[in-house]
Amino acid sequence: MSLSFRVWSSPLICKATLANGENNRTHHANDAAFIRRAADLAEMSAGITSPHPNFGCVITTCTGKVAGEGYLYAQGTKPAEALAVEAAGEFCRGSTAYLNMEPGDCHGDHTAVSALVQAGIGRVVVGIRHPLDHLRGSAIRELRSHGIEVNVLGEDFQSKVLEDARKSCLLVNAPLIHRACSRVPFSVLKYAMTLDGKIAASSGHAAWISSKLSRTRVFELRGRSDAVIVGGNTVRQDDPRLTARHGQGHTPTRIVMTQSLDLPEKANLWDVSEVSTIVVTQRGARKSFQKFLASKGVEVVEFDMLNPREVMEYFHLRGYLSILWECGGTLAASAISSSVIHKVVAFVAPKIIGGTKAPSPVGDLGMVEMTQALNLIDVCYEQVGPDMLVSGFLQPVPDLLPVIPSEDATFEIDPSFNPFEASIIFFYKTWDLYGSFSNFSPHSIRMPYGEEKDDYMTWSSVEHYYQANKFVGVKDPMAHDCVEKIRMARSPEEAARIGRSMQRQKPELVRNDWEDVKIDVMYMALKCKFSTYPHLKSQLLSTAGSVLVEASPHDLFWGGGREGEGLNYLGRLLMQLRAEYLSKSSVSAENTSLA
Ligand SMILES: NC(=O)C1=CN([C@@H]2O[C@H](COP(=O)(O)OP(=O)(O)OC[C@H]3O[C@@H](n4cnc5c(N)ncnc54)[C@H](OP(=O)(O)O)[C@@H]3O)[C@@H](O)[C@H]2O)C=CC1
Ligand SMILES: Nc1c(N[C@@H]2O[C@H](COP(=O)(O)O)[C@@H](O)[C@H]2O)[nH]c(=O)[nH]c1=O
Repeated sequence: MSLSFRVWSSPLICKATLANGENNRTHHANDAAFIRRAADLAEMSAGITSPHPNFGCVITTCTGKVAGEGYLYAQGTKPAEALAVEAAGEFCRGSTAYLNMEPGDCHGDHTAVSALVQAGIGRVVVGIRHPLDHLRGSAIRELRSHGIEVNVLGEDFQSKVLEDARKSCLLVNAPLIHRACSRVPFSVLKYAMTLDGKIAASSGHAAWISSKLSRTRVFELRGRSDAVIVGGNTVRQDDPRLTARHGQGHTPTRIVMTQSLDLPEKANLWDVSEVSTIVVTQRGARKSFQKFLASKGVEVVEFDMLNPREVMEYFHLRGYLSILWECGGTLAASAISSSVIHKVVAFVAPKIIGGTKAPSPVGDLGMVEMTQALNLIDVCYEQVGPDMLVSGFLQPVPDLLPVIPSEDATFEIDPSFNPFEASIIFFYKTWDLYGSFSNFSPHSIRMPYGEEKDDYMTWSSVEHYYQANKFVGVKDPMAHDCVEKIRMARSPEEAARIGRSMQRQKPELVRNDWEDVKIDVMYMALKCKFSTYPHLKSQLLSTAGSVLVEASPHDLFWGGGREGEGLNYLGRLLMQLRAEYLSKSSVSAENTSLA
């Protein structure tokens, strides 16, 4: 068997090559500009739409003039697409609609797609596909089924200007994208500090560092968050209200994180007449105070391990998409160390307060050299009244493009699915849900020893067989010993250790053709394993339609790597095997029905 895989380089595939490069550039620049406009429109209702995503739509005529625009105001109101169609009226026919994101068509509601179809739109350009697996691709398929040309940025063509436009679409729905890709809500750490880096005076007094204009911006930030969180000490020092007092939009839930529960009986946060407060604390802390809070209508949630990650995973499960951290430096440091903070928003006021004991925005992170400092990405600077607003990301917004494997390569392996619409199943450790796909799973196989086709032997795992094959057929007694040692290894880990270290220490013992045959060796072993164990074969078949990725952060050949930079050959071989099983079962079904 020979498998030829195209080495993956970039998921972006240029299909739309216009004859004239200049035309191409203008075309892309227009698409990028209108997609950005759609993203700006979507942004207008940020916070109000939640938990619905933010949608914007721009309709342009064939001469490139804007004929109509719209954005989704709030969950349950008219979709952006329908509003833009209404505004564009008769100009819709044959025109182009720009959407920052593929519509979700929640619970069978096809209003957005129907509006575009019925209006006679000729082309739709989509910034990003819907981030949620079960919705991704369905609106695009539906539009195409009505003969509408649909282009998705980054899939059909590529350029820097389009990439930037796509990024603006990722940013506008960052909380939803995080929800789709991680187990914690999108978190923003916000603080106001003096020019000498203090968030309060040595006394703890902090009202106010930033200007009124800046604080109004904070109300907006709160208005687009599902919750605002502070630590116990901020409650004791500031007695905050944490409401969005700009008169419109929604007010986030207030969360207090306290280990001691040593909090005052009188506090603004215990007034839940306008908005609720949740106190998260260590299990068993001050039971009498818990009762007192409950009598005020404040919810108390106890944690066995009170730390930012556990708390964020809990709120993720409760459906919170975005959290604004307005705590002091102690809790901020703990949250950053737990990698739950994605973005930082800092208001820097042109004031100096001094004081060696005055608190700073981030407490101890355990770093000792400047080279360890966390560098923000996509940094923005804006003057707000007298203050400077600096913001940037500690972690990038996850990208939705499937990076493993590329569209071409996936299609070669299994033509039955579109990688842009498929979900990804990760496997790695044997105890994972799909851990039996790992080479290390404890499933022995009977395979020949080298070239001797009738010399079948039992190998304790695929890994044993694979590692031993590095040295098979080499005319050196040491190579033979090596094969035996690996075959007798007590665990797949041990087999891998022996195989890898011998390969490093004695490269002369490795067969000359190893790089050429290693994929075939692995494939034969996998085929044997999945044919031997029917329940494994059923599990493999149950993943039809999904991309399989070995989530090894270290092995960039067999695994997918930490950031999807790996070639994922193990995942590819499993998909290849799955496709073979699937095509065999459809042929036999056909034969049965003919018989
Ligand atoms: N300028 C600005 O933007 C802001 C200024 N401030 C100022 O900062 C000062 C307070 O700073 P700071 O003491 O750092 O306040 P924090 O808001 O960081 O509160 C710290 C408290 O958080 C609680 N906590 C619960 N779990 C954890 C955890 N895993 N790690 C760390 N803390 C945890 C503890 O409460 P407990 O002790 O109850 O167990 C801890 O004492 C005040 O003077 C306030 O005015 C505060 C916020 C913003
Ligand atoms: N001092 C300070 C901030 N402090 C933050 O605001 C909280 C008070 O919110 P509220 O009670 O709703 O007005 C306070 O507890 C702390 O989290 N914020 C700022 O934008 N600028 C400032 O100068």
